[in-house]
Amino acid sequence: MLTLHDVSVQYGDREVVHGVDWAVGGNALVTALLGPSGCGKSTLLRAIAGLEPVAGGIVAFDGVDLARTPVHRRDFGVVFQDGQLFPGRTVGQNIAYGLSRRGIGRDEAAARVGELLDLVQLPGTANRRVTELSGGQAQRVALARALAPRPRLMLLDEPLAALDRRLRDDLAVAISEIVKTSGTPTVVVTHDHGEAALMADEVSVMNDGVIVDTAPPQRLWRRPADEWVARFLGAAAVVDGTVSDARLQTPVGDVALDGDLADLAQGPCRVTLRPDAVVVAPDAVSKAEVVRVRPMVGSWHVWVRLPDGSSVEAVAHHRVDVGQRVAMTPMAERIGVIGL
Ligand SMILES: Nc1ncnc2c1ncn2[C@@H]1O[C@H](COP(=O)(O)OP(=O)(O)OP(=O)(O)O)[C@@H](O)[C@H]1O
Repeated sequence: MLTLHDVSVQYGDREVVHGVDWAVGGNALVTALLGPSGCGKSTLLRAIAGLEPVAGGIVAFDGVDLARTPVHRRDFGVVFQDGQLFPGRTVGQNIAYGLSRRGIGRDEAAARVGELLDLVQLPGTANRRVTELSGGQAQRVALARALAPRPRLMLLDEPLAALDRRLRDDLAVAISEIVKTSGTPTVVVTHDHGEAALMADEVSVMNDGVIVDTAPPQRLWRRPADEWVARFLGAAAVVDGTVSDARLQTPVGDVALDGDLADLAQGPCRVTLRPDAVVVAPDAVSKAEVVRVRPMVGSWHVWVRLPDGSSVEAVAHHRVDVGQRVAMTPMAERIGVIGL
């Protein structure tokens, strides 16, 4: 297990990672490090890999401080955004690279290359030139190369960032399954919360050099630590609510408490609403009014002014117009709560 204690990283005089405490590889096999651009995710990952010196604190693996362990002795597999394959070598030579450096013989290396090409679903491609691969195939080969020496930890830095959207979702799931099949604890850095939810068993959210929340994806969305986390994860509105008698009362309606909200204590709280957590339909006697509409594919994204003057975003499954009165139905499983 990887543990960080009070880790800080500086560039010159500027500290960009501030005293991070973190544990990876305990309950979860795949952990996402999620945060906005520039918050320090890559810097922290590079410090874990040994590519960046720590200014303070301890990075340890299975209780052993890695301060004196150079990059190549850490036994960590690293994959970057653009894979960084060796262009003059074949797929097989790229994957075998770390094996010959560890003194593994030709036959054993060839067998391991074959195993890994099966794992990343590129069987029979060992003799292809890496320059002939698509972006998605190249990232699978980079993953295979990093996994080949059986690292004790995988560090993936935005491995999908250079790929187009549809390929990203497919490969996100594939990468997560590949590292799980290999049984290797993995940290994946991403700024995309959808990608984090697709890939990870546990998500740590980073903001401004600090880890501010850690939870399994479903719980993270439903019980964010604070309003910043909620908004970063897609909440369009954060409104006042009250828990009483196993129900949550909100300005957009009441819901029964279940799943990750089942253990909420009674009392006032803040309720986080993603646009898809509220569905609206025309209702002439309602006091909520549509103030803006944007068409989506098969639905409408709607901004609604509530009687108290505040506004929420919602989804309409049938066309509504600006000025129309609408009734709101909260989708219980998409609502989050801060506090309590
Ligand atoms: N080599 C460097 N020298 C000086 N400053 C750096 C260096 N690398 C990163 N920084 C700065 O450190 C901060 C954190 O950068 P980092 O790349 O770790 O963030 P990030 O969360 O991974 O963002 P992104 O997703 O955009 O890569 C940023 O302000 C960045 O400009």
